Amino acid sequence: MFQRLICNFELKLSSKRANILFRGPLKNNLCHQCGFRLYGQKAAVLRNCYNRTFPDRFGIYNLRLRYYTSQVDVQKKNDHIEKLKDQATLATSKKINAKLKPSEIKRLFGLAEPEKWTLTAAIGFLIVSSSVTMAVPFSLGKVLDIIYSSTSDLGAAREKLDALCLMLCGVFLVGGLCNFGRVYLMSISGQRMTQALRKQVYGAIMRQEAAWFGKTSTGELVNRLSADTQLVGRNLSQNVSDGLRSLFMVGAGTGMMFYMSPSLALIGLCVVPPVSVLAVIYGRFVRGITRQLQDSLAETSELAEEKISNIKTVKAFSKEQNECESYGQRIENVLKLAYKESLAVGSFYGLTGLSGNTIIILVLYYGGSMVATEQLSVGNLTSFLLYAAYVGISIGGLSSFYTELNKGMGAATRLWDIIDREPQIPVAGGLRPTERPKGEIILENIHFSYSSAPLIKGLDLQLLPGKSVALVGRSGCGKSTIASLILRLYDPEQGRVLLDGVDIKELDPLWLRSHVGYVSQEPVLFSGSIKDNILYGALDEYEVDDESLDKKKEPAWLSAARTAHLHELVVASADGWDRQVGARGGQLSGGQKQRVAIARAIVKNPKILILDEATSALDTYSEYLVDKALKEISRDRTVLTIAHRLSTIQSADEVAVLEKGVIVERGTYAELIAKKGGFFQELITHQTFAAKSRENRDMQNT
Ligand SMILES: Nc1ncnc2c1ncn2[C@@H]1O[C@H](COP(=O)(O)OP(=O)(O)OP(=O)(O)O)[C@@H](O)[C@H]1O
Repeated sequence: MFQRLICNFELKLSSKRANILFRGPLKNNLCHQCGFRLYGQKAAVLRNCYNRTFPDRFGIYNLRLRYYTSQVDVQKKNDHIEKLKDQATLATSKKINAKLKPSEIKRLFGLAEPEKWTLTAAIGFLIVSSSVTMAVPFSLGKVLDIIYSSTSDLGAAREKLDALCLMLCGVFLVGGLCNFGRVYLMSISGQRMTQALRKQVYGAIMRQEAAWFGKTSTGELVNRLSADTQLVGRNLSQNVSDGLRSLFMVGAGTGMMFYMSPSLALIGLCVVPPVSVLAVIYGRFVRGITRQLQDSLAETSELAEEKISNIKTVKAFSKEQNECESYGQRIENVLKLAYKESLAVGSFYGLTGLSGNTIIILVLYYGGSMVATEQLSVGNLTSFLLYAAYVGISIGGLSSFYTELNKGMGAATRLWDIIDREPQIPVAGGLRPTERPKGEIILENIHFSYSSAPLIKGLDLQLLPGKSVALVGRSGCGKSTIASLILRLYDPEQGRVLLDGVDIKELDPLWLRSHVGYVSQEPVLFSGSIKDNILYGALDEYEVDDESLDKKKEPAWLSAARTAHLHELVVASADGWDRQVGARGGQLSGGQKQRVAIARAIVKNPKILILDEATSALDTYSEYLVDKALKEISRDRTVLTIAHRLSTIQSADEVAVLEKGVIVERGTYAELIAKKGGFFQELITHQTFAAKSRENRDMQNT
């Protein structure tokens, strides 16, 4: 069984064509993209380049090689790619496992800057509440000492006890209130930081150019937006609060231990250094595993999001069970990582708990001997024990703070990846001519590709103001891509797109797009009403138009809706223009969606109109009406119509045929149809043949 394999190589040329066979070895036979090394394929490579001409005698050329090979080779290549992926993951986790960088920590805490006053107040409350907690062991020791030392004078002891307990009640009440203040303030500032971060990340996502979305999964982005932001927000509030509390308690507890008995303190704290080392190792591990877990979760979310939003297709193919299984498999991966994390967390907490108890045992043992030799009072030993316990617990708290900090850093670096990314096509900025454009579009020697295979190869096309050009060609030849280039959703690799003689790269994309109306092949509506969806295409001033002071004047959105024949859609609905279209316009038919999309495109009165299969989902009558309307609104505009059904473009001023990345024919419909053996005629012949076969089939069926 042979399969086609594609690899990219560098060819080191030491002479022209004829000598390749002898003097032109591959510089290396590693594929640029996947790094797979091919053995014994030299002949295939050479055959592949034999008919190519190379501009230079000597040089290194990139060569894309397609050849048929055995299943084994394909499997080898796939295995190799998998291995590379694993290596990449390893490299990433290694990177993650590296030490926390001070600059990163600084940046993480910089996010808390807007909340500094709330956090300062919360820290104030924290100091008071923690001091109150730390007063407990001392007070308890005092109570015990009063009891033990005053056996002869019970009345005086009682008095002292009453006074002490009364004072403690007051202190604890203050402590409780401060604790409330600390938790409340930390919690609200955490929520606010999460929201601010979400806004920032969402803004950064929206800023990116269209090509980036092709490479990034939606599930991952949604995950970053929801889970990662929450993790970071919680880290900067709750975790910092708990960490500071632990730190305070460790500091104060240790101080009190030394105050009461320095020698006993040294014995008790000997477990601290090994626990700290363990905490650091554990923290790094957790940071890596958290990132892997989040990535894995993102993949799962991506799958679920895609399938749930296309549930009708899943059901139509009865794939519910398969989808459940494939989701189950992904979840299994998440579970495996979660097991690893749980094992690490369990071991760590077990060990820190054990070390806490070790402190207690050590203190009990040596402290007990000191009490026996009257070096320490019972009250002081009790206080000491409690301080030791507090310190033990707080060290656990500190390590958990460190763990959470690592998780937060993992999440934050994922967010910074997005926030710091500079889009290749800016959202705004550039020339904003004050005049409305005339609408002349020139595509000049355009080269473009989505992947390594070139799609547009030196295309030239001119669209004149007030004229309509119909772009036709085989499916997948790049017609919609031309529309995207005019809208500057992508930049050409070579060549220029000019609007009225100015390269659109110099124009403000906001200004450019405000003058281009676009109806895409698959119109996408957003949840909301019909009116909301039409107004989505309006410039701000048209929205104001809705509340027009001149009541006699029809708002722009309403006339756009009228032009797109949307009235019948609202007549039957009690909600009128406020009729909801559902998520992604799911409550409308394909044709209805298309008409809303047409209204949305024309509401801003654009100078250039791009209609990509704009009437493909309409029935013949609606198509007739909408076509008529489109013809009306096309007057005085530059129109680019992309159509499959060639009968629908007869009225275009000019037809351009796209084939293999260039315009191969241009002329009026009549001219091109008369051109014997031309590309357009071939397209027409194919379409007529297909239509006839359909007709015959229909007749046979009836
Ligand atoms: N975002 C993308 N990423 C990668 N490849 C893409 C992308 N969009 C389109 N392509 C590929 O580029 C080629 C041209 O696509 P395009 O949509 O421009 O063709 P088209 O001529 O409009 O096709 P059709 O007439 O079927 O709508 C196709 O092979 C398509 O698979």
